[in-house]
This record gives sequence, structure tokens and C-alpha cells, in this order.
Amino acid sequence: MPSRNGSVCVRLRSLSKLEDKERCVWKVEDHYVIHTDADNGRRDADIRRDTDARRSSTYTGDHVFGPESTNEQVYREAVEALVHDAVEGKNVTIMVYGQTGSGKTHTMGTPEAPGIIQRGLMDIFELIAEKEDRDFLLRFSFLEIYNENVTDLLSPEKVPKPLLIKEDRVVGPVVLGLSEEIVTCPEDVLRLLRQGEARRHVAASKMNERSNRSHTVSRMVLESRPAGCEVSTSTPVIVSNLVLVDLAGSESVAKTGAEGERLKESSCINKSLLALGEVVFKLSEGALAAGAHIPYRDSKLTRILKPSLGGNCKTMIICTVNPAARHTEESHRTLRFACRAKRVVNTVVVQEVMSETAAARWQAKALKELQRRRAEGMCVRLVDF
Ligand SMILES: Nc1ncnc2c1ncn2[C@@H]1O[C@H](COP(=O)(O)OP(=O)(O)OP(=O)(O)O)[C@@H](O)[C@H]1O
Repeated sequence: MPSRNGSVCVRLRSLSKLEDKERCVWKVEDHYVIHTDADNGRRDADIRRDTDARRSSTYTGDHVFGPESTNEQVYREAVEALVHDAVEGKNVTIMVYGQTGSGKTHTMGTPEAPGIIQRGLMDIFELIAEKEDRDFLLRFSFLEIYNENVTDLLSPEKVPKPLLIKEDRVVGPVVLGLSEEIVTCPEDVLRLLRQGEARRHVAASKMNERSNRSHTVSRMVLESRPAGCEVSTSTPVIVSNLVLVDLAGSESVAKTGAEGERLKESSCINKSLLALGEVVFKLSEGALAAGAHIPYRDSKLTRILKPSLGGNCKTMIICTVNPAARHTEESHRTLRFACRAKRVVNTVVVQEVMSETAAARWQAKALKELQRRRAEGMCVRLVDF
């Protein structure tokens, strides 16, 4: 039975030190994000067209966090349960969406301010360690979509080539040639994330000293089978994906002052976010159930995220909002996106695979990795043959 299986979280940040001359026009009260300067906001023709905003300039989500909220609180209240779901065999996607500088990366987590990534990783490995009745094999990949090119952030090549996306009838979109690393502890993943982040396209803009110029998709595949079971084609393997999507921020070129290469990046970012908005809009209108066309193919981002949008996946979209008056229009846009995303329906089932491919992949990769790690004198905690 299809049910929402998606949730939307809104996080309003406080004004930063650099914004101390700005007027703060948004607040969180009870479960609502409220535009406190609604008359000004309503001058925006865009907003007039939108019923949600016209009603009251008040928005809500499944979870709403105000400026005093911490990363710990966001993780525990909105995300923790989803990490448990992923370990139980359900596909989970967590995506951060919002204007440039609104707090997406901060919410995902940085070494200075641990967030969803760091806390989620600790929980995953703790939960797995407690599941003594199952053996787990975890694989990790990390890609970037920059100027509509998909590249492998973990590629051994110095200058990674753009990768193609192939549509597989069974597993959905596959990024050809994307590397996957077996990971056995949070440090393994954090090391790979650091390695990938160092390659990610980042630049300073008028609105953010360290602005991400690309979308990144990091995916952990969790495969598990009964503990101590011989690997064979008849061993059922439960496979789930935990996907984290750090979107580049939507931006107004007039505000960021983008020129040249930055302008091209900006245009690609905005186009792909528009495509994402369109897919979410169609899904929110029930297009999937009606068998109508959903424009997944309009951007690499929506092609890759197809399983997370309307597919077999629990998807959480965290919308981040800057409270400054001069960003009112963008904040309304983000919050309208949140309202639409709330209406998207996904169907979620635990996937059990009993195919030669799963077993063969398990054996080949795990054995190779084990040999490498043993040769390096490292201990392997999760899979042992
Ligand atoms: N909730 C918050 N509490 C404290 N500081 C925050 C919060 N959200 C964001 N910041 C700070 O605001 C600045 C911009 O945030 P961040 O880099 O996360 O934005 P972003 O949405 O990822 O931007 P971009 O799309 O340009 O990459 C950073 O200095 C960050 O530390």
C-alpha cells in the first residue's frame, strides 16, 4: 500500500555575524515557520500565485526547527529513525535543499560541527555491531554532479572522466564506472568523505565564503545475510541503500555576483534544481499513480535520484532557510518546495535478493578487501569468512 514514506523538515537558521545589519523576518512558533513581514512578502507575484503562501505566509513540515536548534537535535528528532530503517533493510535518502548559504552543509555536518553524516555513521556501525544474527557488508560511493557532468569523487584518476548513467530495468539508474569502497568503521567513511570533499567544486561567493558549486550524492549500500551462512545463490541477501544528497544552493546571480565560470555553474545549478522542483511538483500532483510522464530525464540530478523520488525509498528532504529580509523571495520558494515535497508518496519494501550477482559480488569484493586489509595488518570487524 503506497503511503507518504517521505518527510520534510524545515530548518530556519539565525542571522550570521556577517548579516548583523539585516532584518530578520522569519520566526518559528509551535510547529510553524512564519513570515513576520508578510505584507512585503506578498508583493512577490510568485507568492501571490501560490495557494500555500497566499493563505497565510505560514508553512509547516513534519519537523520544524528554529534558530536555536542544534545539529544534535535535528539528527535525533528527524533523522535517527531513518538510519535505523536503513539498517533494517529499507532504502533511505536524506537530502538537504535550500538557498546558497542557508545551512545545508552545516546541517549535513562538518568536522567542526558534526551533523547528520557523523552522527548517522556512528549509529549505523553501532546498530550493526548489535545485530549478531547477521553479517554485513557495506560499500560506499561518492559522486559529484558539476555543470551537468557526473564524476567519481573517489576515482583513483587524477582528473576523473565524466561518467555515463545507464537505466537498468531492475535496479534503476546505474552510474557506469563509479567506484565503490568496502567500509568497516565510521573512520573509513569519514576518510573517503574527506578525500571526496577535497575534490568537490567549491568557491567563495558574496553570500558564502565556501559555497558548494556541485551537487554530491554519497551512497552506502548495506548488504546483510544470516550470520555464518555459506555464501551461495540461495542465501537471501537483504540490500538497502542509504543515500545522502548535498545539493548546491539555488542562487540569484544578482546577489552572488557570479560571472564567467561561476555564472555557468550558477546556471547549471539553477536548471537542475528547477528540474528537481518539476519532478517533485508532478509527484505531488499524483502523476505516478496516474501513470503520467514524470520528467526524470531532464537533468542528471533527477535521473540519479529517481529511486528516491517516488520509488522504493523513505526520503527525507531538509529545507534550510535564511531568515534575512532580503532573501524573502528565495525563502518562500524553498518553503513552497517543502510543501510540495510533503505530498509525494513513495512505496517502501525491504529488498531481499537471491541472485548470483549479489552473492558473487559479495564474495569477490569482500575477499579482495579482506586480503588487502589482512596484508596491511588491519583487523576486519564486520565480515569474516
Ligand atoms: N543552523 C546554523 N547554526 C549556525 N551556523 C550556521 C547554521 N546554518 C549555517 N550556518 C553557517 O552559515 C554559513 C553558511 O552555511 P552553509 O555553508 O552550511 O550553507 P550552504 O547552504 O551549504 O551553502 P552553499 O549552497 O553555498 O554551499 C556557514 O558559515 C555555516 O557555519
